[in-house]
Amino acid sequence: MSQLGEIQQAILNDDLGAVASLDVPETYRGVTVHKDEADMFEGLESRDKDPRKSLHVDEVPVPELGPGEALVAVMASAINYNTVWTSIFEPVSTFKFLERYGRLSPLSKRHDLPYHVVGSDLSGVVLRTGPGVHNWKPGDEVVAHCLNVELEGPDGHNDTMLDSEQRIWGFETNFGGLAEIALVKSNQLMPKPDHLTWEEAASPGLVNSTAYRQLVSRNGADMKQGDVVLIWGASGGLGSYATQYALNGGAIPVCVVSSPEKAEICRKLGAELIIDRNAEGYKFWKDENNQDPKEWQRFGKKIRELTGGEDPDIVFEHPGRETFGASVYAARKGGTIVTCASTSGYMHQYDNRYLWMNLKRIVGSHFANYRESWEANRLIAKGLIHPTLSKTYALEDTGQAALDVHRNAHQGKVGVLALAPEEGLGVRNHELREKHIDGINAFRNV
Ligand SMILES: C/C=C/C(=O)SCCNC(=O)CCNC(=O)[C@H](O)C(C)(C)COP(=O)(O)OP(=O)(O)OC[C@H]1O[C@@H](n2cnc3c(N)ncnc32)[C@H](O)[C@@H]1OP(=O)(O)O
Ligand SMILES: NC(=O)C1=CN([C@@H]2O[C@H](COP(=O)(O)OP(=O)(O)OC[C@H]3O[C@@H](n4cnc5c(N)ncnc54)[C@H](OP(=O)(O)O)[C@@H]3O)[C@@H](O)[C@H]2O)C=CC1
Repeated sequence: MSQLGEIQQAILNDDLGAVASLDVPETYRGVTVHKDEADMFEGLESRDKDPRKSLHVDEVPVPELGPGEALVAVMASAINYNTVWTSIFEPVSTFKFLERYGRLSPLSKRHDLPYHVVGSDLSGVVLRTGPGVHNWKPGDEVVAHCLNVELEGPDGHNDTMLDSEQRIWGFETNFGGLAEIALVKSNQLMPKPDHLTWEEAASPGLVNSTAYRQLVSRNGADMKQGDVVLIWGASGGLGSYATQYALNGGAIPVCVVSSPEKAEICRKLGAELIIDRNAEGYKFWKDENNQDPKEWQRFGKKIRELTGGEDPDIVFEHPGRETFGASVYAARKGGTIVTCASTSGYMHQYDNRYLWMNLKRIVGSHFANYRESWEANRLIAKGLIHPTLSKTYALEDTGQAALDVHRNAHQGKVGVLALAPEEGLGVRNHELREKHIDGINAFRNV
């Protein structure tokens, strides 16, 4: 049996104590993009760039373990939109990030390679820890959040997201989670929620932490009971957690989706106010350069119809160019538009009169610090927020999984199995699972 096979068997046999004494292999399989293919889609429209062509599964060397780091045997991972961006080499090739990181220190130089192992989520088992790691040991069952910081300067010491060397693991660093082995900083590790399978546990991480900071944290919109929260893409990756946070926190979500099936998912989560943007046929842009304020108003009227005349205290933004003008218009006087992305285009246009005259605020939010990620993971572990996994692919089919997300053909989160040979493994706390089984399965088979 191969060395990785022995590690896999020990984990599957619950013989976690053996992991420390098993040899770490010299190579592993990881999902990569190749530097010499960064121009492969030149001239194509974004929608025609196919991740199945750019994402490969390669046998690559296990990186050397540095101080404060851990090697993790990855049981499962998940697709995030940042892997879609990497796979279509937009808005910039991620090799630029690896080159820049590589210039920082001899240790970071390891990341600057002609291939990029991608992926920003994992569940798995710690294989080895580097010097200076005391909180984690081989055999620990973990998930990893994706904040990679150096913290050598002062900027990040109030909020680690503000570190001058802040990066997203598996996007701006190498050795990501869509692989059999991953390299993380040990301060990315968190306990695996014990009532979840490997693939369920791997799926919330990035989007759950992001939605938590963006909506709940004082660093984001600081949502409170009774707030009306307009959530774009309410059944998607970020939105499926934002909807849960709004409901959990006593707020009133207004969920925007694009199909009756997605509307049904939001209803299942407990949301009552739902807008099907497709059925309503909103056209916020008249042409390439001009928006249509009448359409913003028609959208705002629909929100008022649903809420009994109230405008959103918070708009949870990420579609970007296509929706941002409408989001700024629809927010209530004094309201907050909190944005973490620009999926449909990053050059936004909005009517600033509605912002300043109505004292609204635009807040930028990006991932989450360790504390926020830990709090978001704790809510998962307690069964207060549930994973939103809809479908799982094998590592070899990651390209197809990323294509599903690129085409918006998915629901909630799409999982990827790494060393877990099948779905359904890794549950420790069956009692807690049974209690929440409907919530855990809410996105399955829809
Ligand atoms: C958790 C999951 C998250 C997501 O999914 S997010 C979605 C995916 N992510 C993205 O799409 C973002 C991808 N990233 C980018 O597109 C780029 O990453 C940025 C546009 C964010 C940054 O661009 P760049 O060129 O990498 O860096 P610069 O900070 O603009 O620095 C370039 C040069 O410009 C100088 N500079 C920066 N700010 C100023 C300023 N205010 N005044 C003067 N100069 C400035 C710098 O120092 C540097 O200079 P020097 O090249 O010499 O080092
Ligand atoms: N800065 C950060 O820390 C993070 C940023 N991101 C970014 O956020 C974005 C969304 O990520 P994620 O939620 O995981 O992606 P998903 O694709 O899972 O979900 C996004 C949802 O947005 C909706 N949507 C897509 N395009 C439009 C549009 N043009 N107008 C209105 N709604 C639209 C869709 O829902 P429907 O069709 O039902 O309306 C879709 O389900 C990505 O760009 C990603 O890179 C993600 C995580 C962290």
